[in-house]
Amino acid sequence: MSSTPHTEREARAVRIGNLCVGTGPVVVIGGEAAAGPDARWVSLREHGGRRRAEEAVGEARAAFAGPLLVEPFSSADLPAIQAAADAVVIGGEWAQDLGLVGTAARLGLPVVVRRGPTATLEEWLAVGDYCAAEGNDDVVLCESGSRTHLARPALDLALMRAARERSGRPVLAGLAGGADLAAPAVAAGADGLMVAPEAGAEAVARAREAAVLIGAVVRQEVPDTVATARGAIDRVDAALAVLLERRAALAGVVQRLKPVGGFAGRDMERERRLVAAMAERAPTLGEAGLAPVMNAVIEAGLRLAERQGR
Ligand SMILES: C=C(O[C@@H]1C=C(C(=O)O)C=C[C@H]1O)C(=O)O
Repeated sequence: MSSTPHTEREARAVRIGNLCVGTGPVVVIGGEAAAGPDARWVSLREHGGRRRAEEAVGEARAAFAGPLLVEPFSSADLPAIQAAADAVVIGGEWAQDLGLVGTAARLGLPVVVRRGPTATLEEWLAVGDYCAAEGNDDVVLCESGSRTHLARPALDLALMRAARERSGRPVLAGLAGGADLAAPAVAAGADGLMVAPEAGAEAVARAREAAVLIGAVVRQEVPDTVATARGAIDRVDAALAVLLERRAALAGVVQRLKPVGGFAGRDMERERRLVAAMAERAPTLGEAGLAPVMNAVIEAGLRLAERQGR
């Protein structure tokens, strides 16, 4: 089965509980151990079928009120998932068995299709298309890495990006080894980060930081409510804060290196030129809009340098 090529860049959004995946901010999905994710996921494959699904899913449900995603160990787990979860996660191993995929797709829950470690783009997209053919188009694709010489599956960000382009479906990056690849994954267009279920709060926090900071730079959000617009502004401000702190440190370096530093060595021509260069990237604000902003930024840096120089 082949996937219909999509021409538009924007992925269709898929709702998982109250979470929107595909448009809006990059979502962070964490394991049971971690506080602070937008959604939690539980893999019953971890239990190897030794734990009753009702019990495991019920426990996860009781512990977390937000969106809950569950990966079954076998088809016997599907009724428990249908009863208490907000999405079903299909592991790469399942892709071999389209009967199981069909049963999962018919639960009426959104489906997260993980790529198996040797599956090609075509094979991976075909699983999503199979869900759609079963009447369930709420499909999210999760790149979970390829088998290589590395100890852990190696995340294939080119494949993840191609999957999003080709299918028009939202894509997640499965971060098996903590959050090291969170920032590159967001830069490559991930709509969400799925942190390994056993990873703790630190990995989730690092994934969140990448989602916020890199997302602010690379993601074009078109919010349509006050709350979502404020959320988008908060993410841009977070990125601005990181850059302002870095800029202040660099400006401080220049003050120490110049023959005359601080306010006494102020170079208005250099300031005009940097504002003009910035205006090329901020044409709507333009030089007139940027000049007072940059004046405040530069003066804050000079004050800081003088304070620290004392
Ligand atoms: C950093 C410098 O010193 C001052 C501060 C500037 C800034 O923060 O960008 C620019 C020009 C100077 O007024 C510099 O000379 O480059």
